[in-house]
Amino acid sequence: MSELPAGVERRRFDGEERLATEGEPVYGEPTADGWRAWDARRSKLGAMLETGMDTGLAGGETVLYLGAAAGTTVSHVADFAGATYAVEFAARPTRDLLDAAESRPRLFPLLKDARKPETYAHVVEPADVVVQDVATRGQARVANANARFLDTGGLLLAAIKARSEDVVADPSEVFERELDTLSESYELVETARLEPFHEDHLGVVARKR
Ligand SMILES: C[S@@+](CC[C@H](N)C(=O)[O-])C[C@H]1O[C@@H](n2cnc3c(N)ncnc32)[C@H](O)[C@@H]1O
Repeated sequence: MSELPAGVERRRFDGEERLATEGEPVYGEPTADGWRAWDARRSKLGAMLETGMDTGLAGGETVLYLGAAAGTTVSHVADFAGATYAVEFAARPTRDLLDAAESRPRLFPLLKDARKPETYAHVVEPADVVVQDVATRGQARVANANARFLDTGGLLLAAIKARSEDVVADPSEVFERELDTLSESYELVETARLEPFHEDHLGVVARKR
C-alpha cells in the first residue's frame, strides 16, 4: 500500500477503519476527535488513495482543483494541502463550496470555467499539483490547458469518466483516447480503474512534461 500524504490518516469511525482528514465536516460524514471520514464512494481522489495508487502527494502542496462542485473532495484536500484553488463553473454547488471554505483559510473557491484558464491565471499562483474531476466532454483537453500552472515534473491527479466522453463506447477505448491526448502535456505515471468505488472511471497520475 502506498504512503498516505501527511494529514491523511486511517482512523476508526463506528468500529470501521477509514481514510480521514482533520477539519470541520462538510457532507454529513462521520467525525471523531476532530477528524472526518473521507468517503471514497463520494470522492475520486479518495478512491485513488483507497485503492492504493501512488498519488505522489506528501501534504502541504499548492493545489489547483478543477471541478470542485460543492466541495466534498476539495475540502479534504484543503485539510492537508497548502493553498488550494477550487475551480467550479456552476453557481449552485459553488454556494456550498463557499460554506466549506468558511472554516478553511487555505481554500479559495473560484466561480470559473476550467476550459478557460486565462480567466483565473491572474489569481492562481503556480501549483505543485492539479487535481481534476470535471466529468465533462474533453477531460484531457481541460488537463492540458491547465498544465500551464505546473512546472516540469508537476503532478496531475485526474479522474476520467468514460461516459462523459461517449455514452456508448467501450470505456477502455475512451480511456485510451483520453490518455493519448493527455500525453501531449504529461508523462503518465500510473493509471487504475476506480471500481468498486466509481464505475467506468480511470484514475490517472501523471507529471508535466
Ligand atoms: C463529478 S463533479 C465533481 C465532484 C467533486 N470533484 C467532488 O469530488 O467533490 C464534476 C463537477 O465539475 C464541474 N465542471 C464540469 N465542467 C467544468 C468546467 N469546464 N469548469 C468548471 N467546472 C466544471 C461540474 O459543474 C461538476 O460540479
